[in-house]
Amino acid sequence: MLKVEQLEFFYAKDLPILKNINFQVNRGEFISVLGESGSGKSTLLKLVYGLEEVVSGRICFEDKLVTGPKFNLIPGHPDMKLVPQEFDLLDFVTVEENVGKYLSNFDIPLKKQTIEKALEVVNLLDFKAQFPNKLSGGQRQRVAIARAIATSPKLLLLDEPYSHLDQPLKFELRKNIWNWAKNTGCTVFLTTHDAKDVLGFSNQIMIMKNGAIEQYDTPENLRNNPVNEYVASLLGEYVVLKPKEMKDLFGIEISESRSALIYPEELEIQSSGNAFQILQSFYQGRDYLVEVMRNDVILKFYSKSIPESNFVSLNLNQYRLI
Ligand SMILES: Nc1ncnc2c1ncn2[C@@H]1O[C@H](COP(=O)(O)OP(=O)(O)OP(=O)(O)O)[C@@H](O)[C@H]1O
Repeated sequence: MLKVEQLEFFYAKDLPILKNINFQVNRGEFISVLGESGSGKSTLLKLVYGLEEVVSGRICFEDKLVTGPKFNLIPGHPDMKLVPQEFDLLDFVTVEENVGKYLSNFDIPLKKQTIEKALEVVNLLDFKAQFPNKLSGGQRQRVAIARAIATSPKLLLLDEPYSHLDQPLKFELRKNIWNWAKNTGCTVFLTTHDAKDVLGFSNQIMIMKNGAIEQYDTPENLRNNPVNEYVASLLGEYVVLKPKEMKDLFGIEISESRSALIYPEELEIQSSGNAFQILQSFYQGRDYLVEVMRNDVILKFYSKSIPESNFVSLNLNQYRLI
């Protein structure tokens, strides 16, 4: 449905912003773009929507070239909707009217029903008669998402859609948008900084750094086989051990040119053996994240309770080389 080939982009000639971007999105897929601030996520979304002019390469949507503002009177592709980080709501008409802004008045009952369904997805049905200037930042963000959803776009582009939301709302909205996309078959392309937004709620994850794609894969493949430490660092807790550290701590030999990446769940307490000193424990809800040290190397593992002694022995069940 969406094909991006050899895409290059800059705002100022000597400062490349996107470099050799190649990827493809299938119809109905939910894609999350994760990357550090300034890596080019929002710029990529704007180019896909047609808000910026491609410098070189091409973007095709449903086998047709996406053209930029030079070629279109109304900015943005008609079959897509982009919810940017700054949402331009009309403050002196109601939430309901805002959400219905792009809907036809031909069938008013259908329009009302569409608006209500969209407000239900973002959990704002009770606010339909409110004016946006009386709403919080998070509520305004949800109105903007509902307005985009209501138009049933073929491709929905969301730029950090959960940035203004508290944790419970964020969790609910993530689930609702995921289910809405599954039920309607809408393709979704969203940007975020938060690993929790992506692992359970994406078909594919795109990791970006310095304007390039570091890795593009399913959540499982990405976490099991990150191509480098940067990718792993965006997805949660981990440690990296050098060959000598692997040998000293676990007696495992690995190639001198590689390192071992270990997630906390891959270490478990065993009754005897190597002794790691416990440094700190962090309560996580379901368990504790425990930091331990030996030979100046810090490791992390999960434990149901804080270990009682000052030292523990650990078994390494799994690791991958990076
Ligand atoms: N209109 C603009 N003119 C010039 N440079 C820009 C413009 N918009 C963005 N940039 C630059 O392009 C680079 C990528 O910005 P972009 O907003 O795409 O990154 P991002 O990954 O979405 O960041 P964030 O996560 O902070 O939103 C940054 O270096 C930014 O300073």
